[in-house]
Amino acid sequence: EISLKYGAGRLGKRQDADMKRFRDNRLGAFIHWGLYAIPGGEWNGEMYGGAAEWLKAWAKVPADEWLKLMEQWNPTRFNPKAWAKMAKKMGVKYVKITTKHHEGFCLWPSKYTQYTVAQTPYKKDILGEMVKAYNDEGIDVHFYFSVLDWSHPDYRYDIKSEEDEIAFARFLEFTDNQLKELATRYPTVKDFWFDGTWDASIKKNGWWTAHVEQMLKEMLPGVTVNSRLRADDYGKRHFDSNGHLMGDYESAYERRLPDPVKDLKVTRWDWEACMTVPENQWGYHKDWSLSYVKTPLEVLERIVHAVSMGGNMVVNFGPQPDGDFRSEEKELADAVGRWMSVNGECIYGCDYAGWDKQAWGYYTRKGKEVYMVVFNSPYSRHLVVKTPKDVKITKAVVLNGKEVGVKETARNEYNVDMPAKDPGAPFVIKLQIEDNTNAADKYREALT
Ligand SMILES: COc1ccc([C@@H]2N[C@@H](C)[C@@H](O)[C@H]2O)cc1
Repeated sequence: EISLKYGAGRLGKRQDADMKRFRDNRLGAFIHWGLYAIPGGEWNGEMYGGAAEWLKAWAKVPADEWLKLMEQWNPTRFNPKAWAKMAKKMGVKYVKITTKHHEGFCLWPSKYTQYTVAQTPYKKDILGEMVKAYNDEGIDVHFYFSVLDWSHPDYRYDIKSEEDEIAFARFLEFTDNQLKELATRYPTVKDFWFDGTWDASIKKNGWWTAHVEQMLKEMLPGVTVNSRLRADDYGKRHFDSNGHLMGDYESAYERRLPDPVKDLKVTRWDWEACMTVPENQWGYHKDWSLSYVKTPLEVLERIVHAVSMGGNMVVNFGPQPDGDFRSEEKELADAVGRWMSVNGECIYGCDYAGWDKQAWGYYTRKGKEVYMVVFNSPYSRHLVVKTPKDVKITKAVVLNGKEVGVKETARNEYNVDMPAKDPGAPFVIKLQIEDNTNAADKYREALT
C-alpha cells in the first residue's frame, strides 16, 4: 500500500450506533427542490427532455438570468407537516433534502450568499421548516449539498493559473462557511450527501475533502458522510489509491444497482443507492411522458434489491413549485407505504443473507431470520431455495399469513410451497433455519 495523507480515514464498516441507525433505516426519500422546479424543464417555450434540475445548462441560461427565478419562488401550497406525514406513511426512515443544488440557490437563509429563500417572496427558512416537520414525525434528515455552484464567481472547473488558485481558495472557504452554517443551524442532521465533486478542481484538492469530513464529524459526532465527497492525495474518488472506501458508505449507485450475482463485492461495505421514478428527472419536470415512468412495483423491487445486497435505497421526489407533489408521486408513496406496512420487517434492520439468488426474487436477513421476498411466481408452484452447506430450513411462514410446506429435494436444496391462494402481489416468506453441521449424509454426488 502507498502512504496517503487524505485517503480512507477508517478500514471496514463503521459499527457505531449512528452508522447502525443509518444502515438499519434502509429506506429513504430524496427531495430535489429548487428554482429549477419553477420552469420544470421548459425554457422560452421550448421543452427540454434532460434532467429538469439541469435546465440552466441545457438552455444555456446565464447565472444572473437563472437566479431571477427567485422572484417567483413562493410555494403557497407548501405544508411541511403534510410532507412529513406522506413520508411517514410511505415508510421511509429518512429524507435527504437538497439544501443547495448546482444552481446555487439555498433553501436556508445563508448569510454567505444573496441567493437564498430569505431573498424571495417566501422569505421563511424552508429548510428549517422541513427539518422540524420530518424530525417531529421521527424521520431522520440528511442534507444533500452540491459543492459545484453555478452562482458563485469563484467556482473553478479546473485550476490552471495562480488566479484560479486564489479564486478557488476563496470558494472553498465560502463552502466551509456554508457547511458550518448548516451544521450549526440544524444540529439534528444525521448525514451529509455531497454531489458536484467530479471536477478537476476538487480532485486537485483532495486535502479539502478530507478536511470537510473531519470538520463535520467534529461539529456533529456520529454524522455520516458519503464517499462522493472524497478525493485522496492523487485525486482518486470514492475509493482511495489503496482501494479503500472513503467516507462512511459508497454513493456511486445513482439510477443503477449492483448485479446480485456478479457484484457481490459491494456486500463488504456500506452503500446507498438513489433512484429517479422517470428515467432521469430529479427536479420537478412538467412532462413525465418524455421517458418511462417506473411503476410502484418497479420501485419496490429496486428497494428490495438494494437491501438484499446490504445497501440502502433513496427514492426521489421532485416537488412542484407550488409546494405540492404531483399525483404520480403521491400514489407511489401510498403504494410503497401500504406494502411496507405489511412487509417492512424484511427491509428495516435487514442485510445481505449470503444465499445464492434465485429467479423468484430476493433474500434479506436479520440475525437468524431469512426472508424470501417473492416478485416472480413460478409455474412449478415451488420456490427453489439453496442453503449454505451447514444450514437447514425448519419452517416457512408467509408474513402476516399462513405456514407453507418445505420439502428437502437434495443436499441443501428445498422446495418451498407457494401460498395456497396466490397473493397476486409481491409477498414475503419468513424462514426459520437451523445449524445442519452433523446432518445424516444421505446424499451422494455423482462421479462424472
Ligand atoms: C453529469 O451527470 C450528472 C448527473 C446527475 C447529477 C445530479 N446527481 C443527482 C443526485 C441529482 O442531484 C442530479 O442533478 C449531476 C451530474
